[in-house]
Amino acid sequence: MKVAVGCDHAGLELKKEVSKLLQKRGFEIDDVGTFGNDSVDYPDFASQVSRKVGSGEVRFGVLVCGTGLGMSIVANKYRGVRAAVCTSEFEARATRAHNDANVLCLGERVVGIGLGAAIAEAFFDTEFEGGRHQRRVQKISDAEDENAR
Ligand SMILES: O=C(CO)[C@H](O)[C@H](O)[C@H](O)COP(=O)(O)O
Repeated sequence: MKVAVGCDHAGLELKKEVSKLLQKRGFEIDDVGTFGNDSVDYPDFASQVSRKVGSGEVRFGVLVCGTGLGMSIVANKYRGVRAAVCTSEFEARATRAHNDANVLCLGERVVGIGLGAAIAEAFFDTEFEGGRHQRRVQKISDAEDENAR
């Protein structure tokens, strides 16, 4: 299964750590950058990852910046993307189980490397529960359709 990952300069180290753990879990990583410490603009990377998730080219995305917030704002503009900023393992499990989130947004300046990696493990350990949550996720898709009109 393929996962697209992206970051800005503030999320580089955590993106590398998450990429390593995802590779260990057998995921194929499609890294859209950034690859260095020069200051860059997070929307450029959030857009690339979100297009891949929205089109079905990859199953999941991971976006890392200083807070995860700017990345999530951009990602949620894309059809089919359900991006969630997580600062705890509980949130990561909940957003997979209940929201069927397909893009994990992390803030390296908020959670650091150790907790950030643990949050990613929790996200990728958790399956969508379906049931009543399926109806609610469908309503998210309906809202996208309504806004496209
Ligand atoms: O987009 C963000 C906020 O939602 C990220 O935290 C960025 O990484 C941050 O804004 C970058 O800030 P910098 O002062 O340019 O390093």
